[in-house]
Amino acid sequence: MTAPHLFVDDLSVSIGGSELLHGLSFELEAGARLGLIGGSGSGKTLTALAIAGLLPEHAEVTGSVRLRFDDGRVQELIDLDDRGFAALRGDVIGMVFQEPKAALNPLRRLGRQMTESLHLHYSLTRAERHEAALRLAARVGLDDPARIVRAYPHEVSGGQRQRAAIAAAISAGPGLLLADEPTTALDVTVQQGVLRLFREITESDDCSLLFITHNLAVMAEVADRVLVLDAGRIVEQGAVADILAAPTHPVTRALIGAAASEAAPTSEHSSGSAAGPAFEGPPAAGAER
Ligand SMILES: Nc1ncnc2c1ncn2[C@@H]1O[C@H](COP(=O)(O)OP(=O)(O)OP(=O)(O)O)[C@@H](O)[C@H]1O
Repeated sequence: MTAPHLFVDDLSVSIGGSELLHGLSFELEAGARLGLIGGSGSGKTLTALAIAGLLPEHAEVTGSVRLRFDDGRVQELIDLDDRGFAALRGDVIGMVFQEPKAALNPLRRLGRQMTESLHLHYSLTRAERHEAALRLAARVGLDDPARIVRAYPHEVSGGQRQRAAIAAAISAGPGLLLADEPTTALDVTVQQGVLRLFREITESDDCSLLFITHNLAVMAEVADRVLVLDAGRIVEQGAVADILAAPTHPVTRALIGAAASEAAPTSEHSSGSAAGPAFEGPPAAGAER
């Protein structure tokens, strides 16, 4: 699958009678990396869930979410039913969440889980599936693929679990990857490696990325463009470098101010932000367990 162009037009979502997303419009060009940033409760996750067709059943959605493929075909996602979305998930849209433990089944070996959607779409033999699991494990930078594919989630580290979850998301070669705070639960050195992996995947696999984070330093490393959300509205959008250099909206300024003060420890004993210095470029990569 090559990367589709995503168009979101006037997307609104209401749950239980309250409108939570208010007419969002934005585009994610084929192969681009868009960061979605905002404070807690600003609507980041709901936006991704709306695109992936994973909102609660009683949610009311209006507006349009379209994918345009490189052959010119356009698919509207808002009218799709569960079966329609199931067909898209895996080979068109892949998803990675904050907590790999929640995404992975504790009772299944990682190799099997990494190849689930590949198998669903291409019906592999047992041997093909094993080969694919080894290839995917190596692809996402997991050392000792032969051990990892046989391991259960609790037998590997948090960073390895997230890499396995990423392998599962990309196994069938989706053109659009949605990642919701995928590094938030990881410690800082592991976080760097996983962010690098996201960049590599989008560069080498012809894949667009929508990356949700509340952390500006993380966003600056992974995204080219950014949308700033506040209370279910887009308050600012543009190239990451421009927004960081000259934020125009008070919410963006507040996010930047908060990141800067988190990144500046007030005493030598302060541990500082989990993300490291906010805008001083990628911190040095550390060894990952
Ligand atoms: N299933 C739901 N039912 C009712 N309200 C919901 C539901 N899911 C989310 N909300 C509300 O919608 C708003 C946006 O939530 P969302 O999870 O998208 O925020 P977020 O920006 O991802 O926040 P966080 O960074 O804390 O994860 C919040 O006010 C939240 O309480």
